[in-house]
Amino acid sequence: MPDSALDAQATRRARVGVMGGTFDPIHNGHLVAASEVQQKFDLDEVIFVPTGQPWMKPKVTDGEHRYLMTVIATAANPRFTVSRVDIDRTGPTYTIDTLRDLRRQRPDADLFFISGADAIAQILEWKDVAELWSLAHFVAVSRPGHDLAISALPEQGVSSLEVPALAISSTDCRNRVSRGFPVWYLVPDGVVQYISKHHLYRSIA
Ligand SMILES: Nc1ncnc2c1ncn2[C@@H]1O[C@H](COP(=O)(O)OP(=O)(O)OP(=O)(O)O)[C@@H](O)[C@H]1O
Ligand SMILES: O=C(O)c1ccc[n+]([C@@H]2O[C@H](COP(=O)([O-])O)[C@@H](O)[C@H]2O)c1
Repeated sequence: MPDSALDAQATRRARVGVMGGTFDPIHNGHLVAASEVQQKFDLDEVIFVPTGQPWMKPKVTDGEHRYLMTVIATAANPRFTVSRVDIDRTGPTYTIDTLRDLRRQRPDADLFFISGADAIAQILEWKDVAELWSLAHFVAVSRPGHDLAISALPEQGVSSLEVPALAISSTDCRNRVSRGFPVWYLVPDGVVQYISKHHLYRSIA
């Protein structure tokens, strides 16, 4: 390799994706979205960050279960990792805190926060939204049933990306389990087995 190419490699800042979610449970829609953004934005790593207490969702499964399902689902991909920053912080989970914590841990990285069309539509209601744009670049991915509208958001701070359409939601997965329907191929195999082993979602609607 020529010296100039080696220099460029040495000075390139790490590019790190952040995929925040409740992951109750993690499903293949999350994984495909993260994989597409990783490839299109040339990310070195995508950190999955299960929420602690998501303030916009009334009742969620214990964080340790959601964390472990996320670890199982991402284990095979060498570029995917999982962070406990939100699970371990007390109080409601805000992305401003997630990004501040990750910035402290990765001061030399550029962060790309990955968000589905439904989540990005609500972003103006998020805590300290004005400061969010300075901590990460936001990537809004398409999601069946949701308009990917980013026109009201700062042009520099947000990109949009069409990803293969997977009409899967965690709500639908939970409902299927509670009614005795399979979730094979909607979630990774290990997550199907984890749900069964720990009797998750048996009685919730
Ligand atoms: N099928 C999908 N395609 C693209 N993005 C998705 C998909 N499902 C979820 N996302 C995005 O992944 C992130 C985390 O989603 P979350 O964990 O809330 O899953 P969910 O399926 O929306 O859950 P629930 O049905 O419980 O609301 C959000 O930004 C969401 O928009
Ligand atoms: O910061 C906020 O106020 C805020 C409000 C709602 C959602 N979020 C984040 O958006 C991501 C997706 O959230 P959810 O609830 O759709 O799983 C997750 O990382 C949340 O912490 C963040």
